[in-house]
Amino acid sequence: MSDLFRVENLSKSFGGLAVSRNISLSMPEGERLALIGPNGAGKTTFVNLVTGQLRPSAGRVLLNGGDVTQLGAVRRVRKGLVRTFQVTRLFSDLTPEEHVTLTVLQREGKATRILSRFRGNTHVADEVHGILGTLGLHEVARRKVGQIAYGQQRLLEIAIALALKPKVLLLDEPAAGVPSADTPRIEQALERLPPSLAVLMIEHDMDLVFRFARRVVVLAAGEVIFEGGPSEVAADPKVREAYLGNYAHARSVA
Ligand SMILES: Nc1ncnc2c1ncn2[C@@H]1O[C@H](COP(=O)(O)OP(=O)(O)OP(=O)(O)O)[C@@H](O)[C@H]1O
Repeated sequence: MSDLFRVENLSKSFGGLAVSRNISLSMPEGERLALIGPNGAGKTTFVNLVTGQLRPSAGRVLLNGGDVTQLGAVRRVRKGLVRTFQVTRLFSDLTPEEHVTLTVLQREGKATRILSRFRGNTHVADEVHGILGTLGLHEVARRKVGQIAYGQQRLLEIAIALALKPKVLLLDEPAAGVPSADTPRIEQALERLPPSLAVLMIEHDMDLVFRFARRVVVLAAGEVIFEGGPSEVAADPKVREAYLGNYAHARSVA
């Protein structure tokens, strides 16, 4: 059986600077993969290449065995390759319910009609409430985004991504900027993501990474330097040297 998602020898250079070097990885349905590495390792560039925000210098991106490397970002989303961003992109005057409803309507080609006309549409409303429930946003569904906690705004970004019906979801630092007291909420919401969804998460919070991921890929200077299970990665000397040294030390003295 072919992988749901596959990247083959992906490379990207900006002028003389090679930012992604020959990266290959694959994800089956239901994968929980974390992509980690030091600042500037090329993690966000990798997501940009995969989702079509950037064109690679070489290599291929395959979804369900089909080559999507030449497709733009919007067409990749329609095929099920969806991402969130490191920094939230929300409308502070709209509610979570309105954000997710608009996304569902846009996906169905109905976004040009007025939002309120669809409030009574049970099929849209059921889907919206199901998504908001998955992310633990039910209680704030009708509050303006500007008035909800930042952690909830980050979860709303994931809710919007889910409304696009992804097969592969790329999360760019879902816990970035979230107070540590609120990270358990992010973790619990990630645990409730649909089991068949393949999720690739970039994250610097190693506790979250090690609890979420079944597989970890480590990037350094644009290259994959290690791939394995969380405990193997944490024990690898190359990875400790390139990235995890401080984390491993902190854990051993804690
Ligand atoms: N458009 C661009 N033009 C030139 N260099 C770029 C461009 N985008 C990224 N880079 C460089 O590519 C390298 C990788 O950046 P990238 O943002 O992908 O790293 P990252 O691993 O996501 O870092 P962080 O963890 O800090 O978010 C950096 O050296 C960055 O300066």
